[in-house]
Amino acid sequence: MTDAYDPAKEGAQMAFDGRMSYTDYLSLDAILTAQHPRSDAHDEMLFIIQHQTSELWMRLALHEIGAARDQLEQGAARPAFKMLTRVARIFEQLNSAWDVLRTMTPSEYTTFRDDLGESSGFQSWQYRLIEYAVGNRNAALLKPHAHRPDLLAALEAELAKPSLYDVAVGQLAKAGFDIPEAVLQRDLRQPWQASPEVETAWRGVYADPARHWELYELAEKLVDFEDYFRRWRFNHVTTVERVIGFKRGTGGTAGVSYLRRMLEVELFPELWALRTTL
Ligand code: HEM
Ligand SMILES: N[C@@H](CC(=O)c1ccccc1NC=O)C(=O)O
Repeated sequence: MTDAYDPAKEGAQMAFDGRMSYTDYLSLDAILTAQHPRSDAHDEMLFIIQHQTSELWMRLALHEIGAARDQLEQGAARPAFKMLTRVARIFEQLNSAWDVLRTMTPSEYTTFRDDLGESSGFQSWQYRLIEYAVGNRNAALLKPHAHRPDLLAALEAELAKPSLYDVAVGQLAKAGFDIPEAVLQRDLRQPWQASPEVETAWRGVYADPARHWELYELAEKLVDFEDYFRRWRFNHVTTVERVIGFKRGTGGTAGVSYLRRMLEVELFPELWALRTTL
């Protein structure tokens, strides 16, 4: 019989008195003691961890989207592209995560749904920040955060900044495409209004990719991101229908029908529209 392998013999650190350990560096004491089920239902742990991990990935997505926007604004397109690729991969990860939640049946969810009270993903401020940061702006959706002035301030601050799409369209203008002042000086709190001139400009990019390679790549990064984001919305609404049918949501919306309306949102409408006319 061979002896059990001892990594200490290869120099693996085994004593952590006073030194930073894995648990310290990752603040695991905070993260792994933050699951507080309100019921005895077995599946509530799945529900909590599914949401907490989603929020962690959203935290990273916000970090990347914010940095990508800054880089793009400064003309550093390549670093921005790398970050946007990562954001799309994060959404791919979030899309796969639905497979875990889908193992929960309606019978299992009803054992603890009442314990959720009026809490709902509708109140996810990070989700709303992502929507606002990329360009889906609707100030009415600030309301569920009115009870948390700190979060409301973060969301208001985001609405005051140009969105990722505003910055992208700004790049079109910088490259010499004719973008109306009304678009460049728009009220940033308002939803984006599809503009024929912006569509014409993007069409110009797609008509001659070699000449406008960076803008062409930017456009495809944005479309790629929206593609994954749409899949997230679709996975969500399908999971919701599978688990609660057409019941009203705990957040007070009609539920599936509200989420279906959200499937119609287009983040970058001109980029989709040009495909028909190219
Ligand atoms: C069984 C699982 C789930 C059910 C039954 C469910 C149900 C719902 C419903 C009915 C809504 C509409 C708002 C309301 O009235 O409550 C909603 C919104 C939302 N949910 Fe979920 N959800 C589930 C899982 C998740 C997960 C895993 C996430 C990930 C964080 C999530 C994030 C959101 C977000 C961000 C919204 C707001 C969407 C928007 O305003 O466009 N949900 N959910
Ligand atoms: N809106 C859901 C509840 C819900 O899904 C939820 C509740 C608390 C924390 C996160 C949630 N997830 C997504 O909306 C429902 O109506 O059953």
